[in-house]
Amino acid sequence: MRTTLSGFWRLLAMAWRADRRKTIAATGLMVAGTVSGPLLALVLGMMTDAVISGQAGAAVWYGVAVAVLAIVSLTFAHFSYIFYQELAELAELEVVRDLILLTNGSEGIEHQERAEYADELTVLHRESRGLIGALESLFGMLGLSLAMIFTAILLAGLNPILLLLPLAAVPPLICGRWAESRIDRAKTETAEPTRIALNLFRLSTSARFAGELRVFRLRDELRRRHQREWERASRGLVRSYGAASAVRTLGQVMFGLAYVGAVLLVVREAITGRSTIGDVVLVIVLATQVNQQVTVAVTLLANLQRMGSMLRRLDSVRKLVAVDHPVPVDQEPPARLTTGIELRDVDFTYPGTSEAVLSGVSLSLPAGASVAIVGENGAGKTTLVKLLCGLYRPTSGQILVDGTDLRRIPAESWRRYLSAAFQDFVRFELLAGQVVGLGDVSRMGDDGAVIDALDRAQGSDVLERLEHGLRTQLGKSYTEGAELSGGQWQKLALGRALMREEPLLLVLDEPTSALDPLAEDRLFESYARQAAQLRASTGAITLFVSHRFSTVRMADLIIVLRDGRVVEAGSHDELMRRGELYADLFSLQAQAYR
Ligand SMILES: Nc1ncnc2c1ncn2[C@@H]1O[C@H](COP(=O)(O)OP(=O)(O)OP(=O)(O)O)[C@@H](O)[C@H]1O
Repeated sequence: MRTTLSGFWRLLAMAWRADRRKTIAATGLMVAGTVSGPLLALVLGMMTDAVISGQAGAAVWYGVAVAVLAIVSLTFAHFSYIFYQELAELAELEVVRDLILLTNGSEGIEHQERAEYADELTVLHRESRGLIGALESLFGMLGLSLAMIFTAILLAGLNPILLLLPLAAVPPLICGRWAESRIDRAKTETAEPTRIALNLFRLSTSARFAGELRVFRLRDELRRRHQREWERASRGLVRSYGAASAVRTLGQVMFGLAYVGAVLLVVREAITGRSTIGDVVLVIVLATQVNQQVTVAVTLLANLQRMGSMLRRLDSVRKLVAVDHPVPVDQEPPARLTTGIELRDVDFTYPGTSEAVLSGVSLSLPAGASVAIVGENGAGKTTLVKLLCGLYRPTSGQILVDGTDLRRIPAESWRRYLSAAFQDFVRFELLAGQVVGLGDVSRMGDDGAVIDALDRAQGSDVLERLEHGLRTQLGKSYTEGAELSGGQWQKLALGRALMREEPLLLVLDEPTSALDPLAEDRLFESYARQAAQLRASTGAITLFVSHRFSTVRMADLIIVLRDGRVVEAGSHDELMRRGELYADLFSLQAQAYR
């Protein structure tokens, strides 16, 4: 009941926040529409008595009133729809906005690693589509409550025993609530197969994966897996729907028995002369309405309960996203780096896993240095980068920025001083200029800044091939959208990373994986120039992850990771002199190019 009540109030508050006037109008129309029902029964009874006693004039007026009330009862609820439909759109926007803010506005991205978070989001997204039904239930419930009170008064006036009739509504209500809880539980239990099935569907229908799927002839395999997951989800849901229907029917049968009893009672009173024929008509119509009211109330309450659960899920997502702060967050990043960034005995384990990905990492990244991280696949390079960007926090140990613990710097502030191009960069389907300009939203419309960043990323040639230059729409979602090659998308992503002119940390995680060797060569010359400029202006550190040793050798400091540990660190010459892992890997790659 608490969930339903809190859902009721929170929905009302949402509607009120969205538009007060429309909330009042929707409530007024709905109340008038529903209360006209029992009023109609009353007037119908009076009309019957007037007809029987031969009062023709009064009977006509009652007849007119019956007609008006019938119209009000049939139409006002529909007029109300016009208002709450718009309110529902606004309320859904609020929920989706909350979800986007919660997911992307959080400090780290740990929560996005958790299956329970993904499950909650799957259900939430699906349920938020039901807001229109929920608002209908909200206003319907307001009207229905008044109608029920009015009906109860009329019944009590006829015979107090008839007050038991609304009481007979209790079993269907309890059964309805139980049924809804059962369905809600099944939705949570089947969220994982539903999510997997949806992912498989996206995978099977996305143009991006079409080539690989055909080459490996995966259509049937994916279809089978999709079917298996879908059936797993459906089985759970169908079982719950079956149980829910059986219990709801039981509740309705109990009410049906009470209804028959009530009608028999008044008919007997009419036979003994204690009631009029009008009273019998009144009870028959009212009892039918009580039955309807109860059925509708069960559905409306179920909707409200479902929305209450949805809003509660939103709260639990909020809790999953919340990060506790073991130290006060009270420092701002320096405007320029003087000593640099230091990692002290950093360990890291991904949420939901038990094996440490980084262990005892201690490093000093001097201000102004260009730093390369190398290591085999899975050595922990990207993880280290993510820690430095504040996307995750070390499980233990510290990251110090000019001596200040990174945990004491608000994530938002730190990110203002970062720039990055990631291995799995995003292909934003926007205008080409915006795809680059997003790197510094405040200068997104500044064509000069965008062209300059792209130029420094050695990506000007991408623009030359686009029909409308910076104004070309990219992406297959648009009919006229231009599609780019992997390397061209990557050049735009690199341009985006270079939009910020004075970052303290510029991260390039395999920035050239999709580029041809010539483009890569030119790019690194350009980086060397920029790193020198940044060194002079902000003492910024340029950090790049690469598997190409011809590029790596240019760095001031090379860090070699193996199984999450730093095994070597130094300049190219130093590491070559040591003749250990770096020297071996370098020689191996150099031989391959000979
Ligand atoms: N989100 C994640 N959740 C759990 N484990 C992860 C996650 N991301 C990476 N890992 C694990 O952490 C280890 C290090 O991954 P990481 O991506 O840091 O390696 P890498 O050195 O960048 O590899 P590559 O050269 O292949 O890009 C891997 O064993 C990987 O399985």
